[in-house]
Amino acid sequence: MSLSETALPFDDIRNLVKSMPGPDEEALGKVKARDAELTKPAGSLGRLEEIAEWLAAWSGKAPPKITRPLVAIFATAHGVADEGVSAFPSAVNRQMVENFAAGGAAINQLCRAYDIGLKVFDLAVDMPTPSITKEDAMDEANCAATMAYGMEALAGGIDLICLGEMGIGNTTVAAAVLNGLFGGKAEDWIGRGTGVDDEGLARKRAAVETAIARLNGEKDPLEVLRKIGGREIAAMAGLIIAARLQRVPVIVDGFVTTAAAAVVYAMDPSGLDHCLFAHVSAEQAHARVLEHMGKDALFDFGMRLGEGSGAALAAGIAKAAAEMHSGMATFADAGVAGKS
Ligand SMILES: Cc1cc2ncn([C@H]3O[C@H](COP(=O)(O)O)[C@@H](O)[C@H]3O)c2cc1C
Ligand SMILES: O=C(O)c1cccnc1
Repeated sequence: MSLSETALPFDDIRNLVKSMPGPDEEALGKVKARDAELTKPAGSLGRLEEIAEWLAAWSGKAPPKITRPLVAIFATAHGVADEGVSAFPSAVNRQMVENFAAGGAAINQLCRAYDIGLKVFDLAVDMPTPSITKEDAMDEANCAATMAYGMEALAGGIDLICLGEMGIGNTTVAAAVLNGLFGGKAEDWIGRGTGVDDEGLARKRAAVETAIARLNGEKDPLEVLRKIGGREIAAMAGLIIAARLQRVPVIVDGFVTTAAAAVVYAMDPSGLDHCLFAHVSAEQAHARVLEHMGKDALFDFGMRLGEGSGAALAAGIAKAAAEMHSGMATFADAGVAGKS
């Protein structure tokens, strides 16, 4: 059977989005109640306490527990990369997949530092999608099949999923998707990516403008995704939806992964409530899209790598939040005097 024969049509994906559950109020209530008893002044662990609550609300587990965290990297290739929009050639995609396998990439070290699993999903990394300036990146069957493939990253009892990607040219594709979803001008959404010069930036602007013209006013988020998106963005959007349905909290990385999240947001603005935004990428439009969606990232380290690097750091913080909440003694247990 070919991928397209097994694919969900877009209507099935729309129905999945409509069936996404809300927070587990009971687990959330339990964490709030226990937090109030822990040996610390109320609120003194700030955002760490919010993360413990978020984990409980979206995993249904109180106390929250993270035993199988995973960074999923979706690797693919983009036709538009041949139009001078990246500082690097598409050959890097395959080479980086090999580097991930050999343990030599930045993400390997971060995953090791925090004891997080790493899996790389090869989305036809040697077969670029057509350039979004000329043709639709995917047909509906292919786009839906790729979204379904992204859902596979949860297999095997994963209980925290971090989004990562590898695809030379994908800051241009992400900019096009965001421009298609949220409007504005191409220059609002482009940035220097891997480090293009001013001419490269001008080519990115032109590519996004051409892609948007080709889109011809189409506003449906899944149509925007398939026409001017890419496979890694589709797979991550599918994964975000599946994680909500399977009660697995999601950590979004930087600019490119946020473009995938934005597709889900455009379908349902509450559809990202189970997602934590790790960091503000140095890619200039990232702050804009976070603000547009009302999301407050955990930190700003001036990072602009992708491949799940910021998400892995945030997963380390999430693990710490879970340990803090579940391991701390209560005032009663420890015989510590409460607030007088
Ligand atoms: C060696 C290397 C490792 C990377 N890891 C992530 N990216 C990041 O850079 C690419 C996007 O930037 P642009 O749109 O400018 O091509 C993506 O592959 C992204 O994951 C990398 C890029 C390079 C060169
Ligand atoms: O923030 C990102 O996701 C990013 C930035 C630059 C290059 N690749 C990815």
